[in-house]
Amino acid sequence: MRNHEAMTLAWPAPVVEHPVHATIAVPGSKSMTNRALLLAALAETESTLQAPLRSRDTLLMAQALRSLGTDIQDIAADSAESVAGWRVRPADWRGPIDVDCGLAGTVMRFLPPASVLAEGEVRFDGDPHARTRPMSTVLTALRDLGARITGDRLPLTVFGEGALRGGEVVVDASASSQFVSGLLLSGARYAEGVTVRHRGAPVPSLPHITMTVTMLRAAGVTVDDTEPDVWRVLPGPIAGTDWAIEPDLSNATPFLAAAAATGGSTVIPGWPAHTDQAGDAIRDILAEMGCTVEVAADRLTVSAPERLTGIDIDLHDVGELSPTIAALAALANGPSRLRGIAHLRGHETDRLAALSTEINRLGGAATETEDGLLIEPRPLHGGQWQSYADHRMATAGAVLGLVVPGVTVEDIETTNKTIPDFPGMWAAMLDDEDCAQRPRKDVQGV
Ligand SMILES: O=C(O)C1=C[C@@H](OP(=O)(O)O)[C@@H](O)[C@H](O)C1
Ligand SMILES: C=C(OP(=O)(O)O)C(=O)O
Repeated sequence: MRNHEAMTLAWPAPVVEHPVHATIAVPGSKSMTNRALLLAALAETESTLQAPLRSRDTLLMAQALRSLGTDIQDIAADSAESVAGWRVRPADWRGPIDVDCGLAGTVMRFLPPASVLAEGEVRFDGDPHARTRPMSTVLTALRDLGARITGDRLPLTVFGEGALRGGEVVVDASASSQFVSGLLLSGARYAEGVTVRHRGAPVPSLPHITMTVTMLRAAGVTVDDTEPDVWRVLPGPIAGTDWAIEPDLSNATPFLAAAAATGGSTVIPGWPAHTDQAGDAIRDILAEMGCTVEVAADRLTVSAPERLTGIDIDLHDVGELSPTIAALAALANGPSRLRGIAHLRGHETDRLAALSTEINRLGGAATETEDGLLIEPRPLHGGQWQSYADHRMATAGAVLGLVVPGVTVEDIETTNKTIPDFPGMWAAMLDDEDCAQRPRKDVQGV
């Protein structure tokens, strides 16, 4: 009981009196790590992952693959040049096993299409909210491709037969790009490969499908994505690959927002020159909000403007950035409109409801629209920011808490979904000796 109480105590968000000036190394990309783990497990030969993310979502993926039979070992960093990571040796998969998906979309949408290749039952379940996240698109598609599955959401069971016919399938992936990515990642191992045709409102988060295609090609798989909304994966072997995992650019955004909100500057080392990560879009978004954004020699530097400007933006492709942008919008000097993100209602929580409720709890003026949020700046006050078990809600609360005294963030530990030690990183950011001692300009809107 005492442990539980300690775990759920609200975190007093640190307030700063001076601008944040810090250099932050962010851990590996969740999206790349979970794709690399799965492709490594489905490959013909051994793979390695350099600098993978080790957080709840990726440890759940690794645990599920190990339970199926995959051998995943730690590689220690043995010199200044060698980076710690994982060595993955593929093996035939056997059930029955139970897979805990936690609240990870990449586990619950990527593993059922792979587990049809196991011999035996693979039972999936997850956190209470995971049971409400949309799943039926990918499950119906798998049934159309020859799989036997019970359930339309978690909990569900895949009755693996060691192989799948595959072929062509029509899906409505307007609720999540992960339905498409999940089918493509395993498709090369189906007898006929897979062709996924999307019919419906536009697919969100397209950069994530591009990442899937890029990584499949890097593993020697032939993918045809020349026709819009159609992806064809030819059957064939997946090659063992040495994956270098990039820093998670979406997880860099709260640290960049810390600079933007306090009149400071943040440097992120290791910003890739070319990437499929959706988080790369933060450069243009912060520039549009008035920040100065520079990339030089793989270091991204974001410096704050005198006042942040509001923004009117379609985030359909990069929805996972919305909580960070909404937090900054609440501090800007004019109204903001975030559009194209109705699908956020199926994320870790209904993010449109959660963001509007929590911004308004602090005295803000956020309104939910059919496909996004309207945010008018208002002077904010302290209060308890609820996280809804959503890592990005928690980090958005931390951003606001930097400049709004008296904000506590409920369940800060939920950030562990994709960042191993967010409170520690946040404290280190504020202790960074680059932090100037001059008083912070008042950057709060209005
Ligand atoms: O494939 C992936 O790694 C992801 C795809 C996106 O999901 P949606 O398409 O459901 O938005 C993104 O929001 C999520 O954080 C990660
Ligand atoms: C939507 C997200 O996660 P998931 O991979 O669980 O869908 C996210 O990280 O913003």
